[in-house]
Amino acid sequence: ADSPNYQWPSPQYDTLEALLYEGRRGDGSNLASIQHPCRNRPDSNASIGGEWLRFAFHDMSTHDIDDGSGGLDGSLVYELDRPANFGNAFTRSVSDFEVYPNKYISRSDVIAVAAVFSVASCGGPIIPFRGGRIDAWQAGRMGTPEPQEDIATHTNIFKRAGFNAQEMIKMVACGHTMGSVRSSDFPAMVPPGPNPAVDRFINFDSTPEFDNLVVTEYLDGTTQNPLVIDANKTMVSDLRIFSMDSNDTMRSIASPDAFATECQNILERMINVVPHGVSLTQEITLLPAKVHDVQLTFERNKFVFKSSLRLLQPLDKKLNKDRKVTILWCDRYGDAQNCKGTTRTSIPSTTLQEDPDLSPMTKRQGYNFVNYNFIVPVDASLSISKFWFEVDEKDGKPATVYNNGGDGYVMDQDQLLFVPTLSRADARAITRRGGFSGSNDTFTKTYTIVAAVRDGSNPSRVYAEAHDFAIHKFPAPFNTTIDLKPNSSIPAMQGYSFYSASLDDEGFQLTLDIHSVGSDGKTYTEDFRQTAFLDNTPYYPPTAVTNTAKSPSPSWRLIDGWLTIRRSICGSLVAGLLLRTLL
Ligand code: HEM
Repeated sequence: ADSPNYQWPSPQYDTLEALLYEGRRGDGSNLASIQHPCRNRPDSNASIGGEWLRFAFHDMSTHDIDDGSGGLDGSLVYELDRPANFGNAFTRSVSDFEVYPNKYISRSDVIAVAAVFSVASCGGPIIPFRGGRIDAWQAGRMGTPEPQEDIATHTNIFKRAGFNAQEMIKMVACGHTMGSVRSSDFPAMVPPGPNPAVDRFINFDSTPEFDNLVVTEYLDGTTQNPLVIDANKTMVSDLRIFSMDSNDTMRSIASPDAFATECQNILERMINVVPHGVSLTQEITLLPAKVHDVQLTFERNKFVFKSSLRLLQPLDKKLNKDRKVTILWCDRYGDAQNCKGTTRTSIPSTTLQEDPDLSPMTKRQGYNFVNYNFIVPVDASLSISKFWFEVDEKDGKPATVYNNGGDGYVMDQDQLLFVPTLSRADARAITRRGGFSGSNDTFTKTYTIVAAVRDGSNPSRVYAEAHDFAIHKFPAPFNTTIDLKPNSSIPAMQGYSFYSASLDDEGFQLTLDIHSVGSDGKTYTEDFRQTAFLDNTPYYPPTAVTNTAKSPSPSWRLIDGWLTIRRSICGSLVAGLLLRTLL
């Protein structure tokens, strides 16, 4: 029932998988939904997918296959003053992307994901995605193609980046099936309307979708693509490129299937062009069952264990409301440690069927998600060593067990715990940075972070590494290390005492790796803890626990599982809006 080639915990995989298939980062802010379903900008009417796909190409296009420099490395954000990268489309895309990078997802991974979303959302092929790109923090070399350049220059630019002439033809055709040439950037090709503040667009082909019409309309002579038919023959770069081999390549990709297959290949290669020395992850595929948001912590003075199980729901089937999902776990200490004699079980605190349009990647595969969210009370003196899940469809067949390939989901430590609900973020000062469109103001926030340390571990040091890669205009990543000190204003409870520290950050996505160095010399770590909600974390009381000698008792009733869905949707919407307003 678990996934092959994947073992929990794999934080980089998990984080990339969530962005790709849920479209969002940890706090629910959704990147995909800016563009999906194949949207235009509500104000300017520009194709967002067109802008994002072009962004990825321009970032990639300066790669030099010989010296290994450039490629998809996010350097484009520092190159927006260049003529090839000029215009509103690029600045808008940077604003779209800016809050998403973090310790496990680079800015260049976000750019690649955005290109993949655009193509999938507009009906094109599913481009296989790998993560692990490494960001540049300064501008790179010059050399992005512009339409007035001749065919030899274009051929050389693509050759330098590692693509031959045929591949250039395919890549340009696969790009120029979406979006348009716009009057604000090329007024001679696209005459502005009466109000120059309102952009006019001429699409490359007659549909906004990702389809083969860019090829067929070119071949049958009906194309309105300005880069083919413009009266100024200097500007017709698509005509020069498409016709350079007597249209052989264009004819070879004219059918819908050939176009989809060839574009899938060439665009996958395009997003995987990275500086030498960068190695990408394995392909990030959709996990059929995913355990996420696992946290042992204190909430309202109660010691609780939180976790979520995400299952796939085929879009053409109704969710089975008789399904019973159970969490099971073992004590870490005491007579019943490691489930000797007693296994503890409980039921979801909330169940949430997600919006099928969270990400085009999941929708195109025919699924959406159902999340079973668990909050169970734990006796701190017994704690928890491992957990797993059973899913009983109540259809007479045996329940499916999700146990991480047999080992269970093992809690590696309980000596140091992050306590979001006792932590807080206070907006402090406004930073003015000028630059991209939209607001140029960001708030510096003061974070007070609280961790719980288990009695007896007597750490010689408790400290946090704080990271933020999502900073307006990307001046530099924020990385700092700060010591947490015992905080006696928070009374010790249930065998834990509290440590805290404060720090300032002006970015959009502070995450914490908190460590304690125990008296045994071991370092205990809470990795990649999010700070989006902290003391605004929506509160749900823990559910009741059943103790059982063997398998869970069949006699429970699903308490208010379905009623709470609505509450939890409202909760996350409110929280999402709140965050947007705060940012
Ligand atoms: C010699 C190579 C290329 C040249 C000279 C070129 C030129 C252009 C020009 C002049 C525009 C109009 C931009 C505007 O009006 O603001 C454009 C748009 C676009 N290009 Fe290219 N392009 C090339 C290759 C590519 C490639 C390889 C891709 C992607 C695979 C691509 C994707 C796009 C997209 C999606 C748009 C639409 C942007 C939007 O709607 O905002 N281009 N290109």
